[in-house]
Amino acid sequence: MKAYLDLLNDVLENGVQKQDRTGTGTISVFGRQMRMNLAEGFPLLTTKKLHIKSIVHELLWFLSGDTNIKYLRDNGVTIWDEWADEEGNLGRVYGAQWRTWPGQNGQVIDQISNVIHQIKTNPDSRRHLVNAWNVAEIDTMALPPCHYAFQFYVAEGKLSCMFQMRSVDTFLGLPFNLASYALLTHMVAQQCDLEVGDLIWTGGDVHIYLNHLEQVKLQLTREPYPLPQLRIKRKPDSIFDYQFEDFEFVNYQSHPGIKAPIAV
Ligand SMILES: Nc1nc(=O)c2c([nH]1)NC[C@@H]1CN(c3ccc(C(=O)N[C@@H](CCC(=O)O)C(=O)O)cc3)CN21
Ligand SMILES: O=c1ccn([C@H]2C[C@H](O)[C@@H](COP(=O)(O)O)O2)c(=O)[nH]1
Repeated sequence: MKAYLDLLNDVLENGVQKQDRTGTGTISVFGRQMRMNLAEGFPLLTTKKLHIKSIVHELLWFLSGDTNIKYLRDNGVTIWDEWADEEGNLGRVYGAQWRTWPGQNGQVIDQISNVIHQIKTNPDSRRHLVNAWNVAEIDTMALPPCHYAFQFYVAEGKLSCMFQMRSVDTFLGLPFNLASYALLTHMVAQQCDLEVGDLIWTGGDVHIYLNHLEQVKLQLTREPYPLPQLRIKRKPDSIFDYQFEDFEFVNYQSHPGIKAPIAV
């Protein structure tokens, strides 16, 4: 995860002060990319302890198409609480766009099933895309998608994934997002009988909130540990049949967690 620590340094060095929607204030750079080889280890941050449970349950929740936080709450995950209404609803956020994008004449498009079918039947396609930026539905969402699109690529029996973020909370959000897309890539690769290739992240407004600066500096004093490995204990029948218990993160050794306030 040297790339992530380099990115933190980049924002510290080159970031300009910028006000933001939440009123917190940030330092920010525009347009960055990172690349990691998933075969070399699972990109779970080691310079602070990450709450793996939140990451895994959030991804399973996206894949199920759910947009109510009840499932997360029932599993002890609170990361979406601040954005939900009294009934726990977030509007037509990620899960809804991934699984039930509204098409023509009442048609409903399941982008996840489609992309897996395409990877299996036409791996060389350059159209393995899933998009969450549904312009017509942005106003219904508690928060417009931050990771708004991802693309798969198959070559030499390996599956790579590139995901796009328009806005990046580099200290709190990004470590979750990297682990989440790495996990998704492993799952899709398993379903399609492929090995894992690269994970590529692209960021637009890449920022550090002003109330995360001390935490970032503390983190940069720490020496990373070797990356853990992901073990998936069985091959479920489909991408929608994975359970929390199917995943084991082997040898995750990390420095202690670092608390930071989330900008709402
Ligand atoms: N400002 C902001 N940053 C984000 O990263 C973010 C949002 N808003 N809104 C929507 C989701 C929610 N996400 C979140 C929300 C909270 C944490 C957080 O508090 N993380 C802590 C505790 C982890 C836990 O309880 O599982 C951490 O130390 O990582 C992380 C990502 C990612 N997204
Ligand atoms: O998965 C996520 C979701 C959200 N974020 C961050 C990026 C920004 O700091 C906020 C969203 O605020 P906007 O004003 O809508 O840009 O949440 C993230 O990093 N990862």
